[in-house]
Amino acid sequence: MSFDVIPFAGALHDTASLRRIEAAAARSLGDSHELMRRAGQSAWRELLAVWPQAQRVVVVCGPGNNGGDGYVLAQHAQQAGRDVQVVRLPGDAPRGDLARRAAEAYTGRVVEFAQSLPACDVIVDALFGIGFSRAPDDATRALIEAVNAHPAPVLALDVPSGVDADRGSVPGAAVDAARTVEFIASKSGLRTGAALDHVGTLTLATLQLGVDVFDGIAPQAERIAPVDLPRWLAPRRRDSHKGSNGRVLCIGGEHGSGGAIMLCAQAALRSGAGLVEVATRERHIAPLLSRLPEAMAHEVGDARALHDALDRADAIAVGPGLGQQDWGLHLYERAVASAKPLLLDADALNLLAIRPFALPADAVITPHPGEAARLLGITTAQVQQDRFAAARALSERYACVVVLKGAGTVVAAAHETPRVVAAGNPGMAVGGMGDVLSGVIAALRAQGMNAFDAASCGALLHAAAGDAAAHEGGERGLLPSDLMPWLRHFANRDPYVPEPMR
Ligand SMILES: NC(=O)C1=CN([C@@H]2O[C@H](COP(=O)(O)OP(=O)(O)OC[C@H]3O[C@@H](n4cnc5c(N)ncnc54)[C@H](O)[C@@H]3O)[C@@H](O)[C@H]2O)[C@@H](O)CC1
Ligand SMILES: Nc1ncnc2c1ncn2[C@@H]1O[C@H](COP(=O)(O)OP(=O)(O)O)[C@@H](O)[C@H]1O
Ligand SMILES: [K+]
Repeated sequence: MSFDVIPFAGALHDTASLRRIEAAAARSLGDSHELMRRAGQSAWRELLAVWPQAQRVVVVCGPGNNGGDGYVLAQHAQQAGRDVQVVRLPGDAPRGDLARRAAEAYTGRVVEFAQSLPACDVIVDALFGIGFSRAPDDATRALIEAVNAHPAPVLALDVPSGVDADRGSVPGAAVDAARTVEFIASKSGLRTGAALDHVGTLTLATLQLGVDVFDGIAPQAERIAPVDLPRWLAPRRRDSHKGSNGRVLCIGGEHGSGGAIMLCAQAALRSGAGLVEVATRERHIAPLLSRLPEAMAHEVGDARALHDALDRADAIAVGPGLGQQDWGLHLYERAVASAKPLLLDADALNLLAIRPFALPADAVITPHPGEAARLLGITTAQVQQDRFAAARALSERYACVVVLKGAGTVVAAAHETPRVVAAGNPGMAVGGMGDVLSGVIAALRAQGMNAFDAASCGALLHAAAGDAAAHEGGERGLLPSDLMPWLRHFANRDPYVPEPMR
């Protein structure tokens, strides 16, 4: 690996910030072309390190500066004796001075795209970077589809073309990269949502810039990964007792959904809660206790028992399997009125959408994109078009901490830099997985973590456990119960495991 290509570190930026960083970098170097030269050279080094045998290289160049980086790379490949072809759309000759200069320095073949791409060993995607806007037209779409249909692996420069680097969405077609080498700084949109199916392995080329180019520019988001877990999960105090490790009350499990609240309770215990109580339907108590004798279960019809359980709780998780009938509504209202550290999920969120209640300021909500859409009165597709914006809007509308679930879970709260979880896998897309997350976050709240940290650490712990369980037996057929031993593992041990970089 070249010396200036380093694994990604936590700060994530949007394109507006990146433009400011680039301008500062160009000022400090005294020349914008030097940045492009470094970008193209770094990408070439990355290509050489990953595919040293590649002899035939096709570089797909767009009209902007991303294309300019491609021409610089093509020039390096040519100088290194590779068989290089630049492919571009008719009319996509470089438009700006920088890219034109790079294109003029490259003296190899340039061909116009017509239906298919030449045979090659690697394709370099230099069509669009952070300047991508609007859905690609038909000709551009055909080129992107030809790149994706080609058997050669793709190295994307800065951004896989067609991915919105701020929002993580793909408004039309986008390149499927095997690797993406980002320039200067990491982009928030490449860590969540649809982007995750296009970026491949991400690396960062810092272009040997000093940290001063970031002066006064705060990151838009923070990437958190399993290596960050020790930030929140210090070893327990030797003289701790079950009371000091927190008492969680899990509320839910309407007829037909008893498993949901059982998974929530089990996850809370496996994440270190000192005591876990469950308020549920009477008929679920015996099966729950036979599976989880450590829990204390209450029949909710007993008003005194519910009152006392609410009173004793250090944190409450309400919603898994709750239903939206009178039984669920009554429990939802009791939980919200308790003013205890609160986590709302599943049907509690559906009830919140139709019967908005002022939530305690430090409440956590854990919507999946469908629930987020109902809470915001928009479509699921609109949520997914900009997951950061949707999470922020929820945190503002409901004045609480938001965990927007799904690929690249986003955790947002007022006055906090949002966090995005770089772990988790599609094996987790199975019923009951969210119930486990509710138990994890409630357990961390009960152990004394503030709402934003409990939400972040909980989402990370859950995703890390999901990855470990998937690693063991594969993604398809993964069950929420499979996470339980791994929750315990990651809640305690040095969590570093080699992980794919995202
Ligand atoms: N500005 C700088 O100082 C540097 C920029 N660099 C590169 O430059 C890139 C940004 O360059 P630009 O701002 O020129 O933008 P891009 O090259 O990413 O794309 C902009 C060009 O693509 C066209 N375009 C955008 N969306 C389109 C669509 N959907 N269909 C058809 N055409 C579309 C625009 O009209 C414009 O001509 C970065 O991602 C990075 O790769 C690097 O060379 C490092 C230095
Ligand atoms: N493709 C994916 N990548 C990463 N995590 C995922 C993916 N799909 C689902 N998950 C995670 O699995 C959990 C699913 O929760 P949810 O949809 O509420 O399930 P349920 O309501 O059935 O319990 C969430 O934590 C979510 O982030
Ligand atoms: K690109």
